[in-house]
Amino acid sequence: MEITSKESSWKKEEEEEEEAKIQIYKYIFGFAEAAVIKCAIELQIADAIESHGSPMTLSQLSSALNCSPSLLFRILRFLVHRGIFKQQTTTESPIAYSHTPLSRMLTTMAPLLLLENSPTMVAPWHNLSAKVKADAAGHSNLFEAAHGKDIWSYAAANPAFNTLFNEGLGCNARVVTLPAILGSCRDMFNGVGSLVDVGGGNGTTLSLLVKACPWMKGINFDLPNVVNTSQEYEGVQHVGGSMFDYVPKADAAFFMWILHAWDDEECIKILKNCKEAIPENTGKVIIVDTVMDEKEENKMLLDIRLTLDIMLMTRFRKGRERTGEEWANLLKKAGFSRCIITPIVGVVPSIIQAFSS
Ligand SMILES: C[S@@+](CC[C@H](N)C(=O)[O-])C[C@H]1O[C@@H](n2cnc3c(N)ncnc32)[C@H](O)[C@@H]1O
Ligand SMILES: COc1ccc(-c2cc(=O)c3c(O)c(O)c(O)cc3o2)cc1
Repeated sequence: MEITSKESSWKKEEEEEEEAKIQIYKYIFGFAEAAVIKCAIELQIADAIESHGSPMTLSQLSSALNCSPSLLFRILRFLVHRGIFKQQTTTESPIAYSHTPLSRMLTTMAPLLLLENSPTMVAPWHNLSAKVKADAAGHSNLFEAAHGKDIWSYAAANPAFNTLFNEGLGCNARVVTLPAILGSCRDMFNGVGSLVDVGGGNGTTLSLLVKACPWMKGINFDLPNVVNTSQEYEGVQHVGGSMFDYVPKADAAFFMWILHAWDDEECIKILKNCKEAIPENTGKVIIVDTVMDEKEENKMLLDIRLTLDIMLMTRFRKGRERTGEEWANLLKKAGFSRCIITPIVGVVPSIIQAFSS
């Protein structure tokens, strides 16, 4: 029997509807994946396998972690299905659990995962629609609506959150962003005798930069509550203050994950302070941030950039991810005469260098 093109398109629609009846549950239970991963971090499953040094049976794991074998089995079954741990057969047991590259990341990236999945950070996500509606009348701040203060004042008033935040961002810098920057763009630090990291958090980034580029002295500039609780690093001087008031003087200024949290007017104020801090002819500004490009071929990277853009909506009044053209316009308005945008292969941010001459 001949199938007409109309019949085949109905068949396709039917198949898509059947598929949608399954797919919808991915969204209904979307929170579950992060919750089970958080549970694995809190139980320290990955650390136990790491210190054991070889695959572990369920009974070894449940005694090491002091938890229920039957419940742990169900948690591990879920995580093995998602490819986070591996299940294999050993001479000792038909089932033993071992690491995958992702389960190793559970240990190194635990601080950021615990930060982003903390009740404090999750609460504003539940009010996104209110933000989208309210924005017609003016920019609301969902974090402030949930907690009574903007995120920086909240961190200043809550030392435990301040530590969680700075350790979360610090591990992201150490594990993912800094190795990528140093791997592909280390040359941009040649000839830079001093670098001010504006909004540098607890100084993790600068400590790694000055170690990799020992000719450079680092000034880690952040809010007083952040630098006052940060550890000391050789070659790094902590300075407390606000980038809206001034930026400490240096040969070059570095901004990582800062400007996307602010609107153009606020960025221009910060960048003008920065221009005053660096030498007129030789100074440069290095920005590590997202450049939004919907034509990005790596679907996972595009997915993270789009998610960060929504994250900014939940946390800041007018933060947003900018396209290359928007970055170039912003820098021009702030008085910079040229900029170079360099994508870094395989990671979320790009490097944007701005020059006055
Ligand atoms: C998203 S974190 C980025 C931290 C770091 N650059 C990194 O990438 O790991 C933003 C930082 O900006 C800092 N910050 C916020 N307002 C500031 C201000 N007015 N002056 C200086 N730093 C500020 C925060 O304390 C926080 O450490
Ligand atoms: C995959 O690479 C990345 C993951 C997360 C981030 C990131 C950027 C931020 O600016 C940011 C932030 O401002 C924030 O308040 C937060 O809690 C997390 C955060 O993560 C960048 C790249």
